[in-house]
Amino acid sequence: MTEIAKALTIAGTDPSGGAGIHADLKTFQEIGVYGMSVITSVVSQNTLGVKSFVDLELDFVESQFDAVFEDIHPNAVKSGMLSTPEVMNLTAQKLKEARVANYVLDPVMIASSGHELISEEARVAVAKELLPLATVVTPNLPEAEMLTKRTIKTVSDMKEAGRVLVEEYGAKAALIKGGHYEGEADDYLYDGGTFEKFSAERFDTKHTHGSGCTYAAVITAGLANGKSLYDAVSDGKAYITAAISNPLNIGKGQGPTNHWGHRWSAIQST
Ligand SMILES: Nc1ncnc2c1ncn2[C@@H]1O[C@H](COP(=O)(O)OP(=O)(O)O)[C@@H](O)[C@H]1O
Ligand SMILES: Cc1ncc(COP(=O)(O)O)c(N)n1
Repeated sequence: MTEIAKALTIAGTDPSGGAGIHADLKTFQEIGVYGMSVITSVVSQNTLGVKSFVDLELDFVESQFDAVFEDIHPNAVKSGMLSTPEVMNLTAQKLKEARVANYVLDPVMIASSGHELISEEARVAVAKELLPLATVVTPNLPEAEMLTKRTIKTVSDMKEAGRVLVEEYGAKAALIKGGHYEGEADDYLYDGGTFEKFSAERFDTKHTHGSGCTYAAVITAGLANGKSLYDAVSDGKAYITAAISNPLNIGKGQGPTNHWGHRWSAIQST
């Protein structure tokens, strides 16, 4: 029998296939990790934005956790959209009970399109219940601002946000993403010791729907495969940069990430 690393994503859906659970499972599959999911919210959205969403009943979310954990132990877990404080508390409880070793917390609060996905009360629950469990937390700039209650205007503010998330909120590491910054698309990883910069050219494109989900999913898959956090983030940055630089012609708004971007040069005909 073949052994394979297993990764679980806890997130909301995207019927247009670019973000949330769909992005995560596509990424796990592309990397060769066995993907599983716990769905928290069913979201009506596409590349043009979020229309509405329905949070699944807590008991039903719990039942999904139990269905996974009583049967299969994931090597790494990622969470994305957890829209209620109750779901956050439940997630924290289940991660602790299952003794999950690698947990990537993507604190999804606002979609790239600017639509709010979670409430202020839920924000507090992320900080109290989930950050202390995180191997790495991966906020974009608006999320880092909301979580730390600080304004981020400079690289030094980005680094300070990373430091606060680790030293004051208890995450093991923080990756502050610079997609919403200016200039190069630079992200900063702080692990309590040093800052590492992951740099990429900024492409002039609107095709970034699901980029945060995909990036965190590559990191999760890397950790599931036993990579170091640094190597998993490096792989994630390479994957997402290639995905953004080779956009797919799909959708009328912010197009989805291109999961074949990283091997585009190998598969394109001429
Ligand atoms: N236009 C762009 N060109 C190159 N990289 C980008 C661009 N926009 C975002 N990125 C990168 O994509 C990743 C996701 O970043 P970000 O947009 O900040 O997160 P989110 O999707 O959660 O809002 C980061 O590595 C960021 O640097
Ligand atoms: C269910 C769900 N989860 C997350 C996002 C954020 O997507 P992005 O990666 O573009 O920030 C989204 N639009 N929908």
